[in-house]
Amino acid sequence: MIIGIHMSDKHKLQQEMSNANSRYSSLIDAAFDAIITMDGKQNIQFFNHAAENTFGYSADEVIGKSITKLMQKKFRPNHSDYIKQFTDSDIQSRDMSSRVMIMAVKKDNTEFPVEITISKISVNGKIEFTTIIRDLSNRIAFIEKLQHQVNTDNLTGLYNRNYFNSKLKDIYHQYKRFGHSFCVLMLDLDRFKMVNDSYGHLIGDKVLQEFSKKVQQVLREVDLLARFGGEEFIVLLPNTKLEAAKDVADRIRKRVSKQRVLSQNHEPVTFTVSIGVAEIGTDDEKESIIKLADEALYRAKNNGRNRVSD
Ligand SMILES: Nc1nc2c(ncn2[C@@H]2O[C@H](COP(=O)(O)OP(=O)(O)OP(=O)(O)O)[C@@H](O)[C@H]2O)c(=O)[nH]1
Repeated sequence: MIIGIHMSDKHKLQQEMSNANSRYSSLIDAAFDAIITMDGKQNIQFFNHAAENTFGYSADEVIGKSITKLMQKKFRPNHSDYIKQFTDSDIQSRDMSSRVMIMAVKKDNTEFPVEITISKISVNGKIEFTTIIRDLSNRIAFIEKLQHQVNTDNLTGLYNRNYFNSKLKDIYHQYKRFGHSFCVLMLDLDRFKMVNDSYGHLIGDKVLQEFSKKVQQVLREVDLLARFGGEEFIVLLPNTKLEAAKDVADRIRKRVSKQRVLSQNHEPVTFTVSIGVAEIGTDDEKESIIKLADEALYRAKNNGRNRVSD
């Protein structure tokens, strides 16, 4: 009778262990993240389905091989030291990607950003490690897409006012530190309302797009062209003095006046731009350069449009 109870308890225990194992296996198999276990020598012992999908290796190809196979080369030399330090510490688990962006390597050698958590356990007196590796490619691509949307204008593809202001802040900072002068051009298409009224909004949009391309062609790579709003644009010219900025503005003005866009009836639509130029002055706050360029633009408009004024 006593033996009977004992046997049924043992059976129950075995059943519970088997259930726990099944639950554990199904969790690991269904996990979205790569789960890899390693022995004390950093050789892979277990590689779940997500790890196979993420890295492109089958479990058979990597079991018994070093985990460093999955790392970008520059992380390999320090890996042993890192693991030793982690092994000796009191910490049970650690986020390895809290300070630097870690890049992992797939079987086909493509590199991708990951987030890694490592934890240690003692199995039969020996240390083992479990790492959970999350592929961040989609998340980073999504963030980049959002950043792009936040910083750019849909119609022209140019940077927007928001981005311009952040760059102005940077360049103003450099000016204060190193004294490198810079200029701002404020550009406004002339009588643009007439373009819209005569040819329609779509042709107006086409003019804004063509205009943006032509201005961009005149500028250097370091210059920044942004759509400030409506038919108003702004250019940041780093390391530039007033006279040089006026030359750039005049080249833009001439280039734009030669441009044609075809109307819906295939008539050539011409357009011109007025430009105000300002250079940062010793006592200026960063916002005042925009105000100065705006005042110069106002003079260019008042003097008859299609001209540059400082
Ligand atoms: N097609 C189109 N038109 C726009 C857009 N943004 C602003 N506009 C138009 O730009 C015109 C600007 O007109 P105004 O501010 O009166 O200036 P203007 O006719 O260019 O005259 P001046 O600046 O004095 O030379 C308005 O008709 C706006 O509707 C846009 O994204 N697309």
